[in-house]
Order: sequence, then C-alpha cells, then structure tokens
Amino acid sequence: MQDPKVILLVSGKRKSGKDFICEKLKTKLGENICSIIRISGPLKGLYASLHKLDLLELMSDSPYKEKHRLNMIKWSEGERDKDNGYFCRAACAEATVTPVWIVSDIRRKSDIEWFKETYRGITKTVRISADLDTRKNRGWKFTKDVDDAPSECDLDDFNAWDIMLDNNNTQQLETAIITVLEFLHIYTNNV
Ligand SMILES: Nc1ncnc2c1ncn2[C@@H]1O[C@H](COP(=O)(O)OP(=O)(O)OP(=O)(O)O)[C@@H](O)[C@H]1O
Repeated sequence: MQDPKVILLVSGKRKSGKDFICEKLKTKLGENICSIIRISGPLKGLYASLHKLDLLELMSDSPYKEKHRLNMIKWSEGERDKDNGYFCRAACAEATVTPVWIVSDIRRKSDIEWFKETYRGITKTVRISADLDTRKNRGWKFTKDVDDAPSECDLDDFNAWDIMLDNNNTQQLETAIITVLEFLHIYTNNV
C-alpha cells in the first residue's frame, strides 16, 4: 500500500479549534487529497470487540458508556504503556490513503515519535493556539483529571513545532489556513 506524501500532526489545547481548522483544511483540499485521522478513532471499537461489548451503546451518551468509561481508559493506558504505537497503528491501518493525512488529535510526545519513526521524512507538526478567554468563550471550563492529565498537558513543553497557528478570530483563521496550504505546497508536488 502506498503511503501519503505529507502527514500533518495537529495538536492544541481543548477548544483551540483543532477540529474546526482540520475540517476547513479538508474542505479546501478536497477528500481525494486529504483525510482526517483520529488516533482515538479505533479505541472504542477495539475495546468493544475485545470485551464483547455493544459498540453503538459504547459510542452513545448512555449509562452503558459511563459504566465502561473508566475501565476503557485504564485499558487504553495499559495498552499504550506496553506499546506506544498501538492506537496510532490502528488508526493508520483503517485510514484511506490520500496524499495528505491530517492527524487531528496528537496528544503525546510518544504519538509524534511514533509517526516520525514510522513515516520518516513526511511528518510535520502543527500546534494550534487560542487565548484562554477565546477558549472559554467556546465553552472550555477547567475540568479536573482532564485538563491536568497527561493527555492534555504532555505537549505543553514540546517546542519543535514545524508550524504554529493562532486561532482567536476569523482573520487569524484565514491566515492559518493560508499558512498550511502554502506549507503543503512546498512539501508536495500535486497538492
Ligand atoms: N476561528 C474560529 N471562528 C469561529 N469559531 C471557531 C473558530 N475556531 C473554533 N471555533 C469553534 O470553537 C468550538 C471549539 O472548536 P473545536 O471543536 O474545533 O476545538 P477543539 O480544539 O477540537 O476542541 P476539543 O479538544 O475540545 O475537541 C467549535 O464550536 C468551533 O466551531
């Protein structure tokens, strides 16, 4: 199977606008050129099949999901400890190969390391930032065990981003999209 030409590894704090920007980029590039991958995508499916659970119930906002949530988190942490590429590999295996992949939920240094080792020379890191007030206006509220957890904080001190984007307003959003499109143009011939 062919690999993509460029993989953008996108990270940002909650409500910085990761999904919003990734979807805009995908729309601009078109789905034949660009796919969005979520490392967290296969997690529930793997957990459900391993533990013979109902995936649809697990995906819903139901008491069933709440009942299994903690065990699912513990299981995923355990799998990641044993093999830090476990979920990255599963997400890539089920992704459609297009010239550009955008991984929209990069959360840990180990995620970046796995992609850089597995897809040498074609991974680029992107950090999206928004001010605290902007994030609050978008609905962010400090949540214990979420905002102070490694999944939210591990990349706070990573400082080797290839692209850094601010996303506080429409003007910055437009600049961000142009910046990434120009960057992709440098790294691919066909995009
Ligand atoms: N530049 C922007 N202009 C207007 N609205 C925006 C902008 N960026 C993000 N938003 C809005 O802010 C909210 C949060 O954005 P989004 O879901 O993309 O954040 P996120 O970083 O993916 O958050 P989470 O990590 O919690 O999933 C969404 O309602 C989105 O539509």
